[in-house]
Amino acid sequence: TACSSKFVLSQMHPMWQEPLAVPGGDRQSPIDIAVRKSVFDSKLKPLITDYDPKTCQQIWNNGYSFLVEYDDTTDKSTLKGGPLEDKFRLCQFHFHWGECNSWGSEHTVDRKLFPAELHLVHWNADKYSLFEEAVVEDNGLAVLGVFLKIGKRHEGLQKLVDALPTIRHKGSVVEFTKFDPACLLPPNIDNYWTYHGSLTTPPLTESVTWIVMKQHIEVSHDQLAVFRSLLFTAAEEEVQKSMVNNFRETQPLRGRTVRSSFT
Ligand SMILES: COc1ccc(C[C@H]2SC(=S)NC2=O)c(OC)c1
Ligand SMILES: [Zn+2]
Repeated sequence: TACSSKFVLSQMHPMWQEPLAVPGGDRQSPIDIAVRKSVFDSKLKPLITDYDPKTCQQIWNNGYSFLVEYDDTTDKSTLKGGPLEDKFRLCQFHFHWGECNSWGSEHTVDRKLFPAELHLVHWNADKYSLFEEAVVEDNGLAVLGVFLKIGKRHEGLQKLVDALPTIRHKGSVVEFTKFDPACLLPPNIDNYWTYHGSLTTPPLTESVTWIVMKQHIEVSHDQLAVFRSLLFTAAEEEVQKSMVNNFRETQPLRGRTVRSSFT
């Protein structure tokens, strides 16, 4: 099948028709992280995550991915440090994945594709009072990216995997509580790359400080297969379409520098 050979990228069919150019789009995401061109910055601090599982509220299928949403009306689940000057509140996390294990991530590392990528989305609560306000500002969002590889079963992920069959169709929502997103982070979160970019789906707003982990996490083949059992389509639609390949292609760097927190 197309999945057997790693180089059949021409078979890929991105999930939505790309706008040819984004107005003034010179900091679009995702990008390829060329490791040897990244610049070590000794002023980058350790990342500080402080997540409260009690703020976990629901899991739902929005027709692009599935999102786990958190109560971001208080400072209970926050991210600070690293390249960030302010305190950011966790609002949701979601994933991007392929139709097979040969591709699926949004960012690439020296052109290496991973089977999936986790995005933990935070907004700048020191400067703005709502996500909707922050999403249009240069320093409004901070997204933690974590690559997934196929390997041993991820015990913490299983609670989420077990909920997916209940949100198969676009628009379905179920209650989802007491999930600690910290369990999805790799052991060492102090090794990361960071750069200024954008949302990776429309409206593609250039408001994201990206923090991409060097260390990946492992999930089992069967766990990722359940992601692919989700559908892009709503229950009432005639033709059901599998939710796969929900990633954007890498975008031009346009002179940006990717900094690394490690040598
Ligand atoms: C209007 O606000 C939006 C729109 C879309 C997304 C999801 C995109 S952006 C990303 S990172 N990965 C994705 O799939 C948002 O996420 C913060 C926020
Ligand atoms: Zn994303």
